Amino acid sequence: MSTTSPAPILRATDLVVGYGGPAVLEGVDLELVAGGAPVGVVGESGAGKSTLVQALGGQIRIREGHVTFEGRTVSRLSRRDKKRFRAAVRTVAQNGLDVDPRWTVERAVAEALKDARKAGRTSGQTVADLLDDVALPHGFAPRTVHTLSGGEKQRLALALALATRPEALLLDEPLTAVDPAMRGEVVRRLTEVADEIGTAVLLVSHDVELVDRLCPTVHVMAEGMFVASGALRDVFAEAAHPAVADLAENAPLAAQRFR
Ligand SMILES: Nc1ncnc2c1ncn2[C@@H]1O[C@H](COP(=O)(O)OP(=O)(O)OP(=O)(O)O)[C@@H](O)[C@H]1O
Repeated sequence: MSTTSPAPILRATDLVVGYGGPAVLEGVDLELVAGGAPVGVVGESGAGKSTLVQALGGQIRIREGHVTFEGRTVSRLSRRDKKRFRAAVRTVAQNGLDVDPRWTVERAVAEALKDARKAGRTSGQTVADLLDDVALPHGFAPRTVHTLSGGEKQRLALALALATRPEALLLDEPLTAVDPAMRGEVVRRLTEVADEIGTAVLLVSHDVELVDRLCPTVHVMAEGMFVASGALRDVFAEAAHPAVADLAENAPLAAQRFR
């Protein structure tokens, strides 16, 4: 009997992206599978990680190659399907909270749930459920958004992204302002939720420890390319590219574990 691996929900093929000048992504291939384990991307500043996230999320123009969602090319989706894509593939970036700062947390989450229902993605989730998903105590519900700390805002941004119960979650440094202990707790809950609803997760982070803990497969990016891919243990063991050596230097704990 043959076993077929599940079709990727989101796939980048030979992706080339530039901002007018030389390409900053040069032939990147990536697959995210619904219900699969989270995939990590690490690498030095300027390597092209955020550009990759934006390209996968359909937010920037692709020069060559393509991104497909459920097998269909994202740049060619009809306006209606693009709307469906936006509800199904959610991006959370470092400063990605996009709500009226005068709203309460409760209102922000309730509006996100309303938008999700409008997009035909009724999940039966309540405001309290979404706060639980990101380990935000219910006492935050009446707080005005502009009074939240940076880390609390980042957790709220994640909660809002989860309102549609997305097929894919693209996380670009989502918890930089959250302290390490709480970051672990948020990530634990988030992965439980992603697992439960079969959301494919891409995690871009400079926090190699976090990526290692969460992602069985990690891509190391340098100068717009994946220069090493696999379990972090194998990537560090081979250290075939100078970018991996730099990474090990900056994440000595993770690197030591695998020596
Ligand atoms: N809007 C833009 N216009 C022109 N160049 C850009 C733009 N955004 C990014 N770049 C350039 O593209 C390259 C890749 O940037 P990108 O933000 O994707 O890197 P990164 O790996 O996410 O970096 P960091 O870890 O610092 O966030 C960099 O050289 C950057 O200067």
